[in-house]
Amino acid sequence: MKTKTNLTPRQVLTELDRYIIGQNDAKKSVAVALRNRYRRMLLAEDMQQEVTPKNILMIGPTGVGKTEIARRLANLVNAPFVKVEATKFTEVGYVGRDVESMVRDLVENAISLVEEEKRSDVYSKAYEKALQRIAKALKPGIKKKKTTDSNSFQNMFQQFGLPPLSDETEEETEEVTAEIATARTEIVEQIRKGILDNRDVTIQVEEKSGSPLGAMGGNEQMMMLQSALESMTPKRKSNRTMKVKDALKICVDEETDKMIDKNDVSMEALKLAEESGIIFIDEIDKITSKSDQGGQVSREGVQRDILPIVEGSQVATKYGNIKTDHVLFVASGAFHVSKPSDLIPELQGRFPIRVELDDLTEEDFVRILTEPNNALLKQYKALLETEDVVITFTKEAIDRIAANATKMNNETDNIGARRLHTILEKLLEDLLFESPDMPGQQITITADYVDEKLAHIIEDQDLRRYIL
Ligand SMILES: Nc1ncnc2c1ncn2[C@@H]1O[C@H](COP(=O)(O)OP(=O)(O)OP(=O)(O)O)[C@@H](O)[C@H]1O
Repeated sequence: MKTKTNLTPRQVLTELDRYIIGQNDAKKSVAVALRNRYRRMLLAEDMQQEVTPKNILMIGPTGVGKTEIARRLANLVNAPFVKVEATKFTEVGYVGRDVESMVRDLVENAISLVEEEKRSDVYSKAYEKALQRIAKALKPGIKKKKTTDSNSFQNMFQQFGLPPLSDETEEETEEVTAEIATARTEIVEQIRKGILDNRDVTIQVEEKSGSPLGAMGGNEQMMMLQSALESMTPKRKSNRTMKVKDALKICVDEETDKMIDKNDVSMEALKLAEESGIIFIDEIDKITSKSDQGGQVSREGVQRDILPIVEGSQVATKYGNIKTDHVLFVASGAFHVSKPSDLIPELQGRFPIRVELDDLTEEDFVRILTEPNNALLKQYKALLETEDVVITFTKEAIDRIAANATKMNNETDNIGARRLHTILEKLLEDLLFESPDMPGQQITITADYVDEKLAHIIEDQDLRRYIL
């Protein structure tokens, strides 16, 4: 897996600027933290132990970009990323070791990243094989049946009184004449061009089934056993008839699966999570003893459970063990009621980099609406263009949206940039509904349009609380 952990802080900052408006200190901190992890990994082993990881504590109100910064950082360097709410571990029913689930989730994310990359590496080969399979199904050779002995798995399952894995005990051989081979080559080209997309074809597909012992759940050892059994169990196959275009998708998936070694994926993913993983722990301020309301799992207890993971420990996952020594932790919270110093001292020590994020201003909202690569207005514009409706926003309209967002945040709850999402959804609600019936139209969203759609809601104290 190609990661880009060696990016310089300046390069990281430039990239983050493309998505996040303002919050320069926070962006700089994560850029430096990333570089520090890289630097630490280059040190001799004994020195590495001395240098503690420089994790970050982000302090700032909701919706100002804390998660977005960490998530974008992870994306930028192809790093596995998970976000957890610290308060989740205070819920009734949680026990200490459950905090390790954040590390297991990180590994799952790493598995997806590695699998995705490996899949795209073998895609064209798998596609060619899939084409051949379907061509073969559409133009079969001359079939000869030969009965084979049950394989050793069948015997083993029968011995344990388990149902057979497959009803098929017959194997087919086929003779392919030159004429059939030529016809298949032609069919392959027709499938490739999509000419046969809607033709029916019957193919043998693998049935999606779990472990033959069913879901066992439970601890890590059981999970490992279960996944080992799953990988050893031959897949059941059955004949299914479907459209060629659907069969192609299924065959490409199956052929890709065959070309990917699951053990390689696991090993690579564990390494990736260990060396590049980022865990974002939100609402850390809510697990200080100041915010303890009793009755639930002790908040300080949760901090003590999280501590060894942040300090560096070994966590068992179904893919194998992972060490958390180099995982980058970013904790975040509003700290309205409590202060970082209310966290247990050991945990405070593990988050030495403190950075405050600013409240977003009206000007920031204008920029968030228009500037980032995936800016909200660009998203809505693109969505409507799929219906052949083109919308443009005048500068005054954008200013009006930002002003309304600020007003709503000041007068009701301050939910930061999330307010822009609710306002835009309401503003464009009618257009999103009607656009399929108005292809070819060009619509300009003016300040008057914004007022017409929003003013009555904003003026109504009750209505605005629910709608915006
Ligand atoms: N400074 C910003 N620049 C661009 N977009 C932003 C900014 N701040 C917030 N957003 C957008 O607002 C939404 C919420 O932001 P984010 O998830 O980062 O909130 P947060 O600060 O982590 O809050 P919470 O602690 O409640 O999770 C996201 O869609 C994000 O893209």
